[in-house]
Amino acid sequence: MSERNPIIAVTGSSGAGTSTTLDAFEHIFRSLGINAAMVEGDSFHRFTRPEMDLEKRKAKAEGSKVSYFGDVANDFDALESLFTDFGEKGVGTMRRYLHTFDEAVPYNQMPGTFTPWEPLGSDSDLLFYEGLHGGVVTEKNDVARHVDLLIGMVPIVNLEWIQKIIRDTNSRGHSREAVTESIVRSMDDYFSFITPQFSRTHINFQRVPTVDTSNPFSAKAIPTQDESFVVIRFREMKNVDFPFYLRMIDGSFMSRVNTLVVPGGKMGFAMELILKPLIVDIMEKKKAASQQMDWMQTYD
Ligand SMILES: Nc1ncnc2c1ncn2[C@@H]1O[C@H](COP(=O)(O)OP(=O)(O)OP(=O)(O)O)[C@@H](O)[C@H]1O
Ligand SMILES: O=C(CO)[C@H](O)[C@H](O)COP(=O)(O)O
Repeated sequence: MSERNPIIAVTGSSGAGTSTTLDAFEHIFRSLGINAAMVEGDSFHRFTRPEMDLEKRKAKAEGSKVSYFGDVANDFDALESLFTDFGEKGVGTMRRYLHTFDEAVPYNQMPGTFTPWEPLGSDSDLLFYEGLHGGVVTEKNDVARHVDLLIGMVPIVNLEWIQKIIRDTNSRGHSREAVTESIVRSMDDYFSFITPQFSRTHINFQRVPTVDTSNPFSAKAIPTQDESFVVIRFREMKNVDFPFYLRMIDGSFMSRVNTLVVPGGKMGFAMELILKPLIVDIMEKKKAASQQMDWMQTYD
């Protein structure tokens, strides 16, 4: 954690909706005049798509499994170094993993490849990470400890799989069978690397559908926002103004002392209402820490 160079991370599984939440964050950053360095978690994959296909075949031949959720296919050292460097000096490098032709063509590259590493803008107010591993902790790495505000984006698992299957088949050119195989192959790493993060988050947003999702592998469409509720759970946070949220968000209710439930269509509004004051607070601490540093340099 660093008051001078704060890090906000939205963490969630593949298809959970972390990229979709960008809209809410971008809106908050714009309204507060914040210049955020945006980092995509998939850029910390170790392998291009053809390399990963090879790794999958190698693992299968050895009787093991490799998935995008684990430490074999992702460089947690590089991710932690980025968070350390940004926290200490406000610097770092980023790249992108290009999933689709639409993303790849402007770079004159193929889908499933990386753009070159490039420096983050030098005048970034904060680092914003969205991806698989913003709260990961392993024997070797502790990424979570660098994050000032850690948000979990966690649809219930059937919905998560529907979102992944529909998105990967419609936009990323994968077959339904390939996506199903990848969900099954990733299961061990899902338990080891993905779910433990949601006990480290400050707030989890869990979308729960109100339509039948009992066979996610045959679903034809993603349940809409209006066909869902969002369970918002606050962990070890003081001064959460639940009465204010209940007044402001039509149709919301409390299901536990630390848990607010809002209609799915209100998710963006709820995110903005809850997260904006937390981000304002982060920026105020940043300003105070920078002033203190300036003062110390002046009188040193
Ligand atoms: N609240 C929502 N309501 C309806 N659809 C949603 C919602 N959130 C996400 N989706 C849909 O689910 C799919 C997956 O979302 P998204 O691409 O944001 O996931 P992701 O977490 O970024 O996945 P990955 O890490 O694999 O890139 C997309 O098709 C998106 O439109
Ligand atoms: O979104 C993902 C993880 O967050 C994808 O599963 C991963 O990036 C690999 O993508 P692809 O199979 O399209 O090469």
